[in-house]
Amino acid sequence: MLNKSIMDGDNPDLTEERMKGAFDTDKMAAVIYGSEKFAIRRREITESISRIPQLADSKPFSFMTREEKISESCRKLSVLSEHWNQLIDTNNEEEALHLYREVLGLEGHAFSLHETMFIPSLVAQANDEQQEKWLGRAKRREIIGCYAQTEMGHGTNLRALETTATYYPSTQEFILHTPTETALKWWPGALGKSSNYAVVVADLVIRDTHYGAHPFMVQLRDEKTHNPLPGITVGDIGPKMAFNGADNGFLGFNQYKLPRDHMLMRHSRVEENGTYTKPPHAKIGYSSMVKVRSRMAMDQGLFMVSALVIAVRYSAVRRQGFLDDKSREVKVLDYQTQQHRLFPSIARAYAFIFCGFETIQLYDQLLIDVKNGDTSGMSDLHALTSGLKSVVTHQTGEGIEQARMACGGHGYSMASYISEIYGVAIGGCTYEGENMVMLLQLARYLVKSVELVKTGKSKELGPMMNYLAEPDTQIDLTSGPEAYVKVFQHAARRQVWKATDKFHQLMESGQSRDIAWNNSAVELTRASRLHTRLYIMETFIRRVSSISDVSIKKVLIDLVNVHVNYEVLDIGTYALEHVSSTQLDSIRSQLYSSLDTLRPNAVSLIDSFQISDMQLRSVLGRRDGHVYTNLFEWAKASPLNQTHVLPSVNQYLKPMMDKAKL
Ligand SMILES: CC/C=C\C/C=C\C/C=C\C/C=C\C/C=C\C/C=C/C(=O)SCCNC(=O)CCNC(=O)[C@H](O)C(C)(C)COP(=O)(O)OP(=O)(O)OC[C@H]1O[C@@H](n2cnc3c(N)ncnc32)[C@H](O)[C@@H]1OP(=O)(O)O
Ligand SMILES: Cc1cc2nc3c(=O)[nH]c(=O)nc-3n(C[C@H](O)[C@H](O)[C@H](O)COP(=O)(O)OP(=O)(O)OC[C@H]3O[C@@H](n4cnc5c(N)ncnc54)[C@H](O)[C@@H]3O)c2cc1C
Repeated sequence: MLNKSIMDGDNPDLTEERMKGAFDTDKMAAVIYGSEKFAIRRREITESISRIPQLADSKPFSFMTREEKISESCRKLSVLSEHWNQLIDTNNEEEALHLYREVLGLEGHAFSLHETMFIPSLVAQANDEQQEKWLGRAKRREIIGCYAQTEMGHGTNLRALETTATYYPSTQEFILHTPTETALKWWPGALGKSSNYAVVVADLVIRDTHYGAHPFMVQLRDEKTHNPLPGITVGDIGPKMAFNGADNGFLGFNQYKLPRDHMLMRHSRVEENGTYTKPPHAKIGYSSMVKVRSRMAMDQGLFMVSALVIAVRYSAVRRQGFLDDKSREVKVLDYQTQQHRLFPSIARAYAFIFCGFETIQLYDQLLIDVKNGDTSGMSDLHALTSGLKSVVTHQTGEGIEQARMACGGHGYSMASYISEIYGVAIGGCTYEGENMVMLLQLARYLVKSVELVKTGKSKELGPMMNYLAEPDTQIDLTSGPEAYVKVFQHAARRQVWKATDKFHQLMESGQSRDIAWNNSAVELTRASRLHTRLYIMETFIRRVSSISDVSIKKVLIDLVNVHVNYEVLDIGTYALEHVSSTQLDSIRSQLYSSLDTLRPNAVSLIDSFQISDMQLRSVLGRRDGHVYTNLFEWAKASPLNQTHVLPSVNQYLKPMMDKAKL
């Protein structure tokens, strides 16, 4: 069987799609998840979870209040704690994240930040002694931690953080203090009610000198009672657009004493007498953010996939209107508009995940290099992940919203669950650095690169930057995907140079550096986007070229064709400098024919992600495809339907109608 999702009793329309798939979905899963070994482990973990009934949702998640969601995820975490070692290799981060996604979904939970930022901060920022003291405890989940950096008044501009950590040599203690309301930590996930420890980022002050943001390990709550410790004000910031299973929190310090060895001292140090040793790279303390940004292409790709699994499966069973055959309505997936709405996003999701694997590996390598004293790769990875997180989160938001609309009215119902996926994913445009701000970080690197070329130092260009020094050449669009890469290179190069020239000219006209930068900022962010989209395209093509299995490679080449045609058309206004409008028309025709080619494999392409019904939490997108029966059952379970007459009817509507009758 090529598509491993085929099951007796499934909706025949979906079974028909699965039979049409021209490749083995297990083999595709191995490509998506980086290795056959991990793809198998994912399935084994999912299977083991399904054998533990206490890990199932106790009722549909969409009908739960926020308090119920938080309580439900804590209940499941306590069940999980009995099974960790038998379910996963606890040292394997990807296995742990898969387990969390399966059991707890995406709405957040008490450990949301523990695995993703708290432990990584200890790994990257704590010295060996400190790791000895805390890392084991954190990994065994004896303590729950979060990452408390953002303040009510400042998130982006870390140099303006107001929370102070003042060192006193006489007591060998830091005093943590929140001097104003705006200095309250605000937003950290799992801070409000769950965590009893936090990595707190505060401005280090020694003898009136401010050394800027540094990380500190801080106990927030009593380990026995879980009550906040004296000097600590902590709580939940209230409901959010989504991600409401998480208790994002606030935190204030009132002259809170912290022993000297609680500053994380792998890279910078404060000696007993107050002597400060600066880190080998000024931004080394920002590593936890780079870590998460390096994961975001993968995680956002998976958010988009979840929405696409729902929309593509639904589109294969939803019949509406007629094409040639007037005896039976067609599957809406057969409409070109539906394919145009969904297939480019499938291509992007694959591309994001392939990029994600690269950046996760780059971060792991950087961690090793930095431990060995080599910080030279930090700027490159910071620039790459800044651009990537911005483009990927934005396009994921677009893709999920298109998936919702592709499901018509039912997409708007919580039964589809797409609005929740959207709400969680779109948070990524803001967290880990607001997108515009991060595009501007990449732009700094791009401008510097152009300056290297201009001053004859092209040899010093970082990875991925050589194209900035190359001359424009004639493009032969019939020469395959590489020709589209050339179009992107031309467009990105032109925009990067144009934005840099504007910036330079404004400075030459007398504007200060900061004002000139601000007056070039829109052009600079455009340059960053084009550069990043070029990287995504190149990575996608490179990954697909490396595949040896013929049937897998064939369908992924079809997907690459959808991608390159769609992307070039999407940047049409930039591409027009290098591609004629006649050529754009021909790219359009190729896009339509590539959508048609991909059509038979659409369901298998999204089934290959092997996202379980439990994780998907969508009534509309379930693997069995029995959409209408499932939808009706779900609606009947609504709390509003547990009684025929609501108390509010007896209390308000009925007396009102009775009165009107008099
Ligand atoms: C998490 C997902 C993983 C798996 C989970 C699975 C499912 C997911 C389900 C749900 C998600 C669950 C949980 C996660 C949810 C949310 C977590 C969110 C956490 C947070 O948001 S933490 C807070 C994040 N905050 C930020 O990102 C703040 C952004 N601001 C900054 O980073 C800095 O202030 C900024 C903008 C970089 C500026 O810094 P600064 O003012 O100090 O520098 P300059 O601009 O002057 O630049 C100077 C120089 O330094 C270079 N540089 C800056 N940063 C770095 C760096 N990190 N590395 C290397 N170099 C850096 C910069 O380029 C300049 O260089 P130049 O002078 O140009 O050479
Ligand atoms: C779901 C979620 C989870 C989060 N989790 C955590 C967490 O666990 N820990 C934590 O510490 N924080 C967390 N945060 C906070 C998050 O990191 C910040 O909100 C984020 O970094 C953006 O900062 P800000 O809110 O200060 O936005 P602002 O910087 O105030 O952004 C407002 C606007 O100003 C613009 N702007 C700001 N500066 C510039 C500039 N220099 N140039 C041009 N435009 C600019 C932005 O582009 C944006 O349009 C979380 C946030 C969310 C939404």
